[in-house]
Amino acid sequence: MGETLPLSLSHVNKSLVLTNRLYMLLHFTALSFLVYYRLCFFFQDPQTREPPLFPWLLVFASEIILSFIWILHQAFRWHPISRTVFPERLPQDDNLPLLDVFICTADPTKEPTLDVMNTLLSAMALDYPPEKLHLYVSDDGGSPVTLNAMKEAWKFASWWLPFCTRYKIECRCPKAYFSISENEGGDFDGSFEFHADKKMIKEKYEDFEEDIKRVKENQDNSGDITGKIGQNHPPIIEVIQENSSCEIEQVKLPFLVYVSREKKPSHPHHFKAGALNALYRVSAVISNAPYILVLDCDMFCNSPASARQALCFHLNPETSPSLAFVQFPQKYHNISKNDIYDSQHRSAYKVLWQGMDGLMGPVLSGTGFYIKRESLYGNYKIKDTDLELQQYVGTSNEFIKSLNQKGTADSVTVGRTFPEEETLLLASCNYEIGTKWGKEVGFLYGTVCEDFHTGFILNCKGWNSVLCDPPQPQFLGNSTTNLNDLLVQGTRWFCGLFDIGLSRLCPLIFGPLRMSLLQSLCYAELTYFPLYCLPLWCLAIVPQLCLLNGIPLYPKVSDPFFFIFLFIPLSALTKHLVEVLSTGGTFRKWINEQRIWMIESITSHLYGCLDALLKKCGLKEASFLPTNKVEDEEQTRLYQMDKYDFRTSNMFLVPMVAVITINISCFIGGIYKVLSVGNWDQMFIQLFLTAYIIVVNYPIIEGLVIRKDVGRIYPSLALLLTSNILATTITCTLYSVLRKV
Ligand SMILES: O=c1ccn([C@@H]2O[C@H](COP(=O)(O)OP(=O)(O)O[C@H]3O[C@H](CO)[C@@H](O)[C@H](O)[C@H]3O)[C@@H](O)[C@H]2O)c(=O)[nH]1
Ligand SMILES: [Mn+2]
Repeated sequence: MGETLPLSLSHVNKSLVLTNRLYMLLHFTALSFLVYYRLCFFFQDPQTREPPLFPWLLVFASEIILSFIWILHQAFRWHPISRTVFPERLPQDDNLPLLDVFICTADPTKEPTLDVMNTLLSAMALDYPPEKLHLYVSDDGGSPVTLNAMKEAWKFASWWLPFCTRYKIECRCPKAYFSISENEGGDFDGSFEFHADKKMIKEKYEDFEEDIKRVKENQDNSGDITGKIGQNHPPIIEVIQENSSCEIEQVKLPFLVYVSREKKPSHPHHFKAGALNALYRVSAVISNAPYILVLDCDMFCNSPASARQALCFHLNPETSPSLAFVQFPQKYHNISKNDIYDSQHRSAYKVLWQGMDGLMGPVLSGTGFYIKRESLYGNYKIKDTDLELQQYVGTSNEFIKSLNQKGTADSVTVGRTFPEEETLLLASCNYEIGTKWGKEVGFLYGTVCEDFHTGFILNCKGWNSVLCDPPQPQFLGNSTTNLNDLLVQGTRWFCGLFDIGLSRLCPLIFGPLRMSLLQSLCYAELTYFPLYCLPLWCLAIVPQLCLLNGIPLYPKVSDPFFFIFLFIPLSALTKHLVEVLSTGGTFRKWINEQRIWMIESITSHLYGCLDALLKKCGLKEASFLPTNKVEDEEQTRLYQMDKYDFRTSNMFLVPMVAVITINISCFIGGIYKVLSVGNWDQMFIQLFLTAYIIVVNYPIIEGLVIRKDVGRIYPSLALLLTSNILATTITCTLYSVLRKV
């Protein structure tokens, strides 16, 4: 009977859909009035109309860009859905497909080896038949530390995995398990045996920690060369099969492979996409599982259930044929209550992806997704000749064979005869030359947002995706919780996204011909999001300088259009507030999101756009600096206390300080001017806007003049001088232009 019941269901929240659409209608009407009001200006007599043309054009252009992004954004709100899965209705274990797991790591100094191993162990302990599970670790750092640590992890796994299954442990990442409260024993809490076993396993884990430290020290003593060889070494592939199970009988462990693809300084390695493609090929000749789970090394499995949950979609005959991947939202274990940096990317994972799920499915988000191997084959056709195929996917006959051999348990090299030669070929630099890897096959190259790019093209080819967001977070990551990492990461993402927006793949042109219009609008919103830098820079300077100058840019309080200019920001802010509160946020979280949006727009959005433009002109090469995952106690303490850690480069601080200085000076000067002229009703909106920016960004002022701790904005001469020069230059240039034009 179970077979006739569906494996998954989707639900539409009708009241949410209704309120969203009502809001769209009202807000859109108000925007139309705004445009009408601004346009009327051009039909007035140039001699008598009051504000000069230039500042009027600037704010109008900003409003147009904001409205454009707002319109794109509404696609996410059109038809949000949620889903439920019923893993208990899946076929028996014997009939489950093979599953491969890919874990990427790149730099043993920035990505602590112990944490990478924890990710690995949590994935080895997935609730899935171990003989059907194959794990591949890609080490872009080419570090013996990672390889040796994996051998230690393998030994520890032979203790950890049986412990987890025997006591039905929920959290199978040992580090997280041993750091949570003592009483996690579920049904076995009162059992003496459980506590004795737990104590024993804890000791084993501590030994394991020590072993990893030792591995690292040995490497350091032998003269650390990882930094140098990381970018120049032959392919290294090793199957981890330590024979330690003599202590415990009959422990079935999943198959574990270490892969460090070949690196040559002269050869582009395409960052994470390149690493994933190497794993994709190597795994094809070993296990060739039809489904692949991809994990970043900073995101562990918080529950063993995700594999079966994902299969509820992949094995559902209704959704399966066109389903490319099941994406789990990125969630993080290190988020504070008010989350001052919006490190959890709340909007994306709690609102936007649900919205896309009701269309064609969420964006591929880099980690925590189960992808169908076949969806990455590109346009390969069974009837293609071998020669055609070689030009397409490269010369490996084994790989070509794998294309037609959908991995089944039998097709796996049961005796584990490991095709070493072939895998080394597949992980070599030259393998991809002259083929379609990264262009049509596998994860796509060309941007540092390989995830977004690959997911977008999959959607364009007619593949769907789904979002699986069960109440219990299935994956927990480590998010950036300091300003520097956030802005550096943001610059990378916004460069990658805007880069796609500028390319021939522009979702507004390339999308609608190949997928639904609404889905294209969602992708377009994400690629053009960095454009916020233009209106935000403009609205943080022009109305303020006009205030100082006595130039009104908005309707008087007594003008009926005043209501429109009041309604638009209020409606947008209220909608944002409601979304924050309904997704578990606080009022302070809402203000924090407003602030971080402003800070990012002034800095990382701008730099991201500039990087993308420079890349377009061939003046700059893309780079993917992995984020720092080493925990810094001081930094974590500041974040938990809701205090910004302003220890970042002047490149980010200067614009922030300059803009806030301009706002404060204009506010003081503006008040003085308004009091002397008495035109407060004409200047009300400008005064209000300036005050709003100052109030929301008070933490910057606090960091500059009040705070004395390490995280304050250190008032170095260079910072003060540069930000003052910047503020003065902007003021003087605009001040003279504003009056004249
Ligand atoms: O040359 C590289 C660079 C990075 N990585 C790995 O890629 C992953 C993501 O890197 P991370 O430094 O954690 O970047 P984030 O900004 O946190 O990553 C987000 O953004 C990336 C795209 O910019 C996506 O690939 C990620 O999945 C997504 O979590 C990590 O496991 C790295 O080890 C490589 O394997 N090779
Ligand atoms: Mn990361």
